[in-house]
Order: sequence, then structure tokens, then C-alpha cells
Amino acid sequence: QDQTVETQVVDAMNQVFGSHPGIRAFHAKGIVVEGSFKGTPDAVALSRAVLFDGRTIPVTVRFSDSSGLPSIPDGSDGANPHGMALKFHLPDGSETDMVTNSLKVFLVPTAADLRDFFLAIAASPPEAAKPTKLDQFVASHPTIPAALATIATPDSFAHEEYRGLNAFVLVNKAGGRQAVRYVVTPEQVVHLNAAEAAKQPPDFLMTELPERLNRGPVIFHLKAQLAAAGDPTNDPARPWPDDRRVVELGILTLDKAVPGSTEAEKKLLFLPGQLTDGIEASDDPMIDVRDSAYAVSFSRRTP
Ligand code: HEM
Repeated sequence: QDQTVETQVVDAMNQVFGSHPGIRAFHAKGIVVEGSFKGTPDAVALSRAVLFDGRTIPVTVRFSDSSGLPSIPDGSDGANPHGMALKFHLPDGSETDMVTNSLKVFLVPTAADLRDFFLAIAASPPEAAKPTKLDQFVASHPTIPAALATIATPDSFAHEEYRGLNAFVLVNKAGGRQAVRYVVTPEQVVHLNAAEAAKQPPDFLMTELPERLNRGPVIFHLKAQLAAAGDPTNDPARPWPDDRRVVELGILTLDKAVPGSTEAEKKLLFLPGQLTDGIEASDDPMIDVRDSAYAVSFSRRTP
């Protein structure tokens, strides 16, 4: 095979979900909202990024269901994990992004493993003989059931916690470097049980958020879990110990649904590796592959 892993992984997603013109290969169904971000003094101590310096930074956010199916029911298992992609509009006109989801730990260590996971799903239709390719793949990759055990359907996009999973490095004015994982924490987490989730109308998350924003803003806290020496920064499937220090980097206030979200989301491309001075990628090679795969998907969905 002479194709790059980023093309292979998008091809594998298209095999599982089909390709739908104008639609993302994954996290196909979503909704775009707007608001602002304000950094904390604790964030300034960790990073010299303009993002954190305390001024008010406009932000565009897309919440999404997992899956490459544009009409996946929001309450179905396949819609988990839900996504939250953030695009910060910096004063100099540049952008920096964070692309997070509701898993507490990622499914697999590498992009090649993710490709093979989708290929195993594609090779395991309902009529496939047991154990299926997927059964075998999951049995030999224990990080997958461990990750899937961390997710549930929220009653609102506003009531879920989202994580960056891949590690990034914050660099401060003195050149001090700290590896972190982002956590975007809501005011409260509210999860439905499986029976309640299955009973929800198919678009309940997409319709609820604009209604909620009409009543008032939605607040999230952007936090960073700080790595200690020896914590793995190149494997998003390995959690860091729960007692690692967590620092509040800033407050996110979402206050506006975007009219014409379906058109707006087509033009948006969120890239986990679109960074700004003071924020760097870690040694996790998945970040670069994600950037390339999102660009492949963007070029396929853009006429
Ligand atoms: C090797 C690992 C991964 C690959 C290859 C991959 C691939 C993709 C692709 C192709 C898309 C569609 C992009 C577009 O058309 O704009 C996408 C979207 C997305 N992915 Fe990933 N992904 C990976 C890991 C992750 C991780 C670790 C997270 C969360 C921490 C994540 C969260 C999301 C979200 C939230 C979206 C929707 C972005 C939006 O709203 O535009 N992905 N992914």
C-alpha cells in the first residue's frame, strides 16, 4: 500500500459509513454556536499564548455526534462519543483550535490502530460469522472496551465534559515547558441511562442547544491536566493518574446559536494541530496524522 495512513483512515471511515457529499467523514452531524473565552492568571503562568492573556477572545464551537452518518439519532450508542471542536479567533486575525470529545481516554494508541479498528468494523456486517473481525480486534485491543466504558449520552451538549486526549505542551514567557491534556468541564454533567437515551427524539441534542442559548449563556471551564515526569505524552489511550494537578485555563461563555449552522459547518475546518506561539504539539505522532486526515476529509467534502 502506497497510500498515507491519513488517507487510509478516511477511506476506512467511508467504508463503514458511506461517503455523503458535503459531509464530514466522521462527526458528520453537528451544530455550530458562538461565544467568547477569557484566560486566567494561572494560564499566563503556564503559557505565553495571547489566547490566555486575559482579554476576551471570540470563539466558534461545533458540537457533534460521533459517526459518519449524517442522520444518526443523537441518543444512539453510535453517536457516542460526542465532540466539541473550538476555534479561537486571535487578535492578529489568526486562529487556534482545540478538538475534543467525551471519551476519558482514547480507544487506541495510534492512527494505524484506528484505521484497523474501522476496517474491522467494515469487515463485520450483522451477518458475519462469529467471532467477527471486530470481536477479534476488540479482544486483542483492551484499550477499546476500557475507553468505551467511559462514555454515555448526555441530556444536553451543555451537560457533558470533553477532553483533548492528545497531549500538548504549554510554553511560558521564561521558556518553561509543561505537557498538558485539555479538559472542557461544564457546570454540571448529566448523563441519561441507555433506556432514556434510546427514547429521545432523533435530533434532541441539536434542537436543545439553541433553545437553551435563547434562555441564557452556557458556561464551560477550560482546564489543563498537568503531566508529571514520566507520564506518557505520546499515547492518548493511556490515562494519567487522577491525582495530577488540574489548572483552570479560562472560562468559555457560549451565548449564540449560529443561524444556518448547516451551511456554516461546511466552511469550518478544525485542526488539533492549528496552534499559536505558547502552545506546541507534544511528541504524540497522532496529532500530525489527525491534521492530515481532517484535511483529507475537508477536501472530499468541499466541492
Ligand atoms: C488518529 C486519530 C484520529 C483520526 C484519524 C480522526 C479523524 C477524523 C476525521 C477525518 C474527521 C472529520 C474532519 C472534517 O471533515 O473536518 C474527524 C472529526 C472529528 N474528530 Fe477526529 N480523528 C482522530 C482522533 C480524534 C480524537 C483523539 C478526538 C478527540 C479528542 C477527535 C475528535 C473529533 C471531533 C470533535 C471531530 C469533529 C470536528 C468538527 O466538528 O469539525 N478525533 N476526525
